[in-house]
This record gives sequence, C-alpha cells and structure tokens, in this order.
Amino acid sequence: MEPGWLLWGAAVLLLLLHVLAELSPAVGFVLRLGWYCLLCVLGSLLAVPACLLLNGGRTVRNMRIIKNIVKAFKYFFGLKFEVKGLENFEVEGPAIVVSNHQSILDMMGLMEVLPDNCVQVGKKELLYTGIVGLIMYLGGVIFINRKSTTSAKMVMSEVAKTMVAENVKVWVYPEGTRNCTGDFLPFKKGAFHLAIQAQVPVIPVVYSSFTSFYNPKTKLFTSGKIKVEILPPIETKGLTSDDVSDLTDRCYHTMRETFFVLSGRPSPSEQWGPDQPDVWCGTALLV
Ligand SMILES: CCCCCCCCCCCCCCC(=O)SCCNC(=O)CCNC(=O)[C@H](O)C(C)(C)COP(=O)(O)OP(=O)(O)OC[C@H]1O[C@@H](n2cnc3c(N)ncnc32)[C@H](O)[C@@H]1OP(=O)(O)O
Ligand SMILES: CCCCCCCC/C=C\CCCCCCCC(=O)OC[C@@H](O)COP(=O)(O)O
Repeated sequence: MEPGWLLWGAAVLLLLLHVLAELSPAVGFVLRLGWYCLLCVLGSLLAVPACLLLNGGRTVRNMRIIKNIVKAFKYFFGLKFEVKGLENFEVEGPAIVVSNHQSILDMMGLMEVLPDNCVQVGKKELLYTGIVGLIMYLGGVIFINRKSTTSAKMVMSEVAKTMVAENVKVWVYPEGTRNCTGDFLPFKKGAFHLAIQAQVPVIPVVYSSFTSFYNPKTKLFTSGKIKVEILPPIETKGLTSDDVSDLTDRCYHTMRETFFVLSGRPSPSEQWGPDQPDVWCGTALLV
C-alpha cells in the first residue's frame, strides 16, 4: 500500500476515534487511558536503546532519559503541573521521598519533579509489563514482592545500605497501592523504617486530588491542573526504630493537610475517610 493511503487511513481512524470519544465519555476514558499506555510503550521503545547506548545498562542515570521522555506526555492530555518547593530536594546526600499515589497517571507527576539520582520502589509485577518493565529495570527501580513481608523487608534493608553508599534518593509510595478516593490510605511503615535505618531525611511530596479531572468510577478523564508541593525535609538523625510510628504519623498528617489545601477542600476532621473505598484506579493489567 502506498504511504499516502496509509496516512489518509490513519487520519480517518483518528477522526473517528475523536468523534467516538466526544459522543461517549466512557469510550473517551478508555481511549485516553489506552493512549497513555501506548505512549508508555512507545516512550520505552525510544528510551531503551538510548539508555543502553548512553549508559550501558541498569543505572539511576537512565532516569534522566526516562524523565525527559515522560515529561512530554502531559501535552497529549492537556495536563498542567504547578510545582512549589523544588528547593526542598536540595539536601546533601541521600533521602527518602514519600508521596501520595492516585493512579498510573502519577508517572507524569513523578517525572515532572524527579530529582537526579533518585529511584523508585515498585511492586515486582511491573517488571512483567514487557518493554515498560524493561525500562523500569534499566532505570534502577527497586522491585519488591508485596505478597511476602519478609522478602520486602529484606530488600528494603539492603536498600538502606546501598542508598548511602551510592548517594541515591529513594522514592516510595507509602500508601502501597493506587488510591483515588479523594483522601489518603493509612501509610505503611517501610519507607520510614528505611529512612531511620539509613539515618537520612524524609522529603514529603504531595499531589492535589485528581478527582476533578480523572475518576475511573465515573469514567472521567479530561484535561486538568495538578498542584504539587515538595515539603521541607524531616530529619531522622538520632531516631531509632522506636520512633518509626511517630515519624509515620507526622508525615501522614502533614501530607494529608497539604493534600486538602492543594485540592481546594476544607481541612478534614480526623474521622474523615475515603468515600469510595472500592474505587478502581488504573488498568487491569497492573493489578
Ligand atoms: C517511558 C515510560 C516508562 C514509564 C516508566 C516509569 C518509571 C518509574 C516507575 C515508577 C514505579 C512506581 C511503582 C509504584 C508502586 O508499585 S507502589 C507499590 C509498591 N510499593 C510499596 O508497597 C511501598 C510501600 N510499602 C511498604 O513500605 C510496606 O511496609 C512493605 C515494606 C512493602 C511491607 O508491606 P506489608 O507486607 O504490607 O507489611 P506492613 O507494612 O504491614 O509491615 C509489617 C510489619 O513490618 C514492619 N516493617 C516494614 N518494613 C520494615 C523494614 N524495612 N524494617 C523493619 N520492619 C519493617 C512494619 O512496621 C510492620 O510492623 P508493625 O506493625 O509496625 O509492628
Ligand atoms: C508481555 C506483557 C505485556 C504487558 C503490556 C503492558 C503494557 C503496559 C503499558 C503501560 C503501562 C503504564 C505503566 C506506567 C507505570 C505505572 C506504575 C504504577 O502506577 O503501578 C501501580 C502500582 O504502583 C500499584 O499497583 P496497585 O494499585 O496496587 O495495583
């Protein structure tokens, strides 16, 4: 077939998809989420050779390449980021970064602010997402088995040693799973054990609620603005394992307060909790 016909075919298909998306929000939602996954695959196809050629294999330096590719994704979805407090990343040496986790779309917000020499902790199932898993591996993502607390704790303890030796920051989602209920899930303590074991600061990062532009339950996915705030580091020097719970609570409360401010909602009472606990937050492939 001639290239001219192929181009016409692609243009007609795109127009058709656009009309379908306009007619039905549910179709629009699936198409936009599908387009996001396709972008992740295409971005990985571009990033894998670049990482191998420029850096030779698995290294945190590859995150720079991945970051530059993913930062372009927001333009396809009409998403805008408003970032405050980037200077709080400028701590000497390693640190634990903790942030809220609402959806697979978080990868765009992550790459928007990701500091140099920073790897993420992810569930091991992500390694099996083909080329996307491969790029995560090359970027230095630390994979944990959430089904085995012992194994996850062992990996985290190893990370506590290497992050100091190699001067790396580690990004953890302390909710441990995606959550787009418009509130926070209770924090798991792994990140805070890690910070105290390594005696490094915790840097909280908060993203405003996605619910005004993204809601899998109502099949909403439109353009929107995301406010991001990087909070001042919380020191852990001198803290011991007895302080893990206090540190976890302190981060949880500070971040949750900030979340409601950034999301333009009134400050919650202590009783306020997720209103849609069973909400599905991503694609079935990533369960
Ligand atoms: C071009 C496009 C390509 C795109 C590429 C983009 C690349 C970027 C990739 C980004 C990937 C992001 C992936 C995000 C995720 O996958 S989130 C899911 C995985 N992450 C987490 O789960 C982290 C948070 N979880 C924890 O910290 C947990 O605590 C964990 C360590 C995993 C253990 O969990 P669990 O088994 O559920 O146990 P508990 O949390 O209940 O803990 C049990 C008791 O153990 C104590 N504990 C925990 N950790 C430790 C530790 N390190 N040392 C000692 N003790 C520990 C904990 O306190 C509990 O005891 P108590 O109840 O307090 O007595
Ligand atoms: C050969 C296998 C082929 C599989 C192809 C899969 C293609 C997938 C394509 C794109 C996926 C985009 C992935 C972006 C990164 C998302 C990271 C993420 O957000 O993971 C979710 C995890 O934090 C928590 O998981 P749960 O909420 O507990 O569940």
